[in-house]
Amino acid sequence: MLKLNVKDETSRLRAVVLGTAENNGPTPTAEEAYDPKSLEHILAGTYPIEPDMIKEMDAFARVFEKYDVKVYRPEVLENCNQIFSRDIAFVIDDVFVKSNILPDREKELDAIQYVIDQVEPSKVVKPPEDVHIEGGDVMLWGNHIFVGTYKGSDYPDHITARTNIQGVEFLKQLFPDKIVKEFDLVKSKTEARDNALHLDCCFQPVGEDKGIIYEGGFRNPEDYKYLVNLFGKENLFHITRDEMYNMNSNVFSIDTNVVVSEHNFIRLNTWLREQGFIVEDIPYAEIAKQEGLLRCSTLPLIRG
Ligand SMILES: NC(=O)NCCC[C@H](N)C(=O)O
Repeated sequence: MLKLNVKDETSRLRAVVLGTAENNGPTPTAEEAYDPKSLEHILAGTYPIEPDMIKEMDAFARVFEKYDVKVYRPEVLENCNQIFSRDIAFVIDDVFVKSNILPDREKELDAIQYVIDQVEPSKVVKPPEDVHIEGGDVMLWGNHIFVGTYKGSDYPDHITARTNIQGVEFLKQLFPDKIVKEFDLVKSKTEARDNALHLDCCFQPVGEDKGIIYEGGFRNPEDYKYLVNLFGKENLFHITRDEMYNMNSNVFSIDTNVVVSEHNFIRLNTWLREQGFIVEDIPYAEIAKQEGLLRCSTLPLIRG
């Protein structure tokens, strides 16, 4: 049996699901794209190719090996993009929540059933159908659960809006002792620079009291201020619109002092090192073209 334990974003990682780029399928058509950055690269003829993405994920796997983290990989489905394990499920404390993900991505969950089978069945939860929720929108911090959502009345028109208010309510009911704080995110189907696809595309805690944030990712200035009050402005590394587009907030913590980052994130990596972090920088710029990065590629099972 797998004894799940995830209480935050940064405690020492012991076990994780890491996605796979094997058998990713051909370049999608423009109609098949479900985020604006993939669409941009499909139209420009620069969509990433499988061997390049496999190399990047291998580099990530080697970092986990170095830190002796137990890694589970999804079973490889034919012609299926299985890179972004983060979104298909998430763990809070010892509860495994299966996401109600975009229908285009539903089958990705079947490929980790062998992992779910190792979890005590009473600890596996599937939200009701009207609840939309994806792991990239869910983050743990102290007694908080931070949840990215979209409150616009045009929610159904946005394929990039993945967690609805019912998703926020669902977490409040499931974890009544936690402070569930939702964040209304900016969404665009056509401009990746104005699209915070998930909360982890514009914000993420690092270490014990720090975070990376893009102010423009929040529709409501009060939501941004909430995080500034909680963390203190001096503890937040503010990224620009282009840095958010390049996914700078989507690094991944292996420990409170170890962050896996992209090797082109010069300004961020310098700041992290100045704060005393060990930065494991790896190439991940091809996968970044699909509007996801390192946090998006992982599903932590055990920390601490
Ligand atoms: N947590 C994340 O931000 N995941 C990235 C998912 C990217 C993928 N192209 C998607 O649109 O679902």
